[in-house]
Amino acid sequence: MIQYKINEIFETIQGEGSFTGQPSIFIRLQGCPVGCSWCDTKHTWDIELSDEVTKETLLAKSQETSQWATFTASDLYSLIIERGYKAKHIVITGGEPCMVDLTPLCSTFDNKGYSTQVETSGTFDILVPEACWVTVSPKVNMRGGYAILESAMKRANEIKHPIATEQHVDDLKALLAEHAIENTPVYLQPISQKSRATELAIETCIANNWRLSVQVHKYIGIE
Ligand SMILES: C[S@@+](CC[C@H](N)C(=O)[O-])C[C@H]1O[C@@H](n2cnc3c(N)ncnc32)[C@H](O)[C@@H]1O
Ligand SMILES: Nc1nc2[nH]cc(C(=O)O)c2c(=O)[nH]1
Ligand code: SF4
Ligand SMILES: [Mg+2]
Repeated sequence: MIQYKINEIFETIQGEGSFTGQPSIFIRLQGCPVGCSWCDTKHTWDIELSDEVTKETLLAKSQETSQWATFTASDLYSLIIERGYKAKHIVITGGEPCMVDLTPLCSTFDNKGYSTQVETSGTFDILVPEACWVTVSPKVNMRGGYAILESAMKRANEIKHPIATEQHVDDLKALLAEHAIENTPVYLQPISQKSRATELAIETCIANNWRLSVQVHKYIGIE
């Protein structure tokens, strides 16, 4: 049975991409080697053995930390029931969740009538059931040296690209052309709510008939 390394579990409103506005249960996995300089979850990058805590300690934490604890898929389902969460949509994020096989995790929730979504950089094989909604946020030239996989670009149900500069837009256009992506919905997400990034995203969305994703949760001050 896979022991997933979990950083946090919380219920909120999905603030990004096609499911924006959907009440969702977020399962955040620990660990990511990709190294995006502007990453808003840097506390999830390292898996330090000294940061492993008990399930109880993890569930009691009230701030962002690099602490993690292991849970099986059925532990996570039991927790969600115990906490009385009402959302029926599960978002698996991180960190980079696709460093591990997410099939048992998604299947556990599929079998209980939940929908599932994974947020991934597309730099690892995406091991999820067919029904899982896959959001690929392709990463180009990040510090960790990982590259986007062809299989990830093809599997994506949506492509959500963080941008702040024209270069980021050019990188995305090159990726879409290289992988012959034509019908997948494309979202531009301004990096860190910067006003120039937001203006650029708006004008680029209009020019290309792409969609805008503005990380709604940050504007309304929720998790
Ligand atoms: C924190 S990542 C975790 C999942 C996975 N590692 C990935 O990159 O898709 C979740 C989403 O937030 C985006 N993101 C991270 N930091 C951001 C920032 N400062 N501004 C806008 N989007 C950001 C990522 O590109 C990704 O779409
Ligand atoms: N509300 C909310 N929506 C989100 N969508 C993607 C998130 C992520 O960190 O992956 C995220 C998050 O952290 N909070
Ligand atoms: S791939 Fe995702 S979690 Fe990893 S550094 Fe980039 S944005 Fe952060
Ligand atoms: Mg986030």
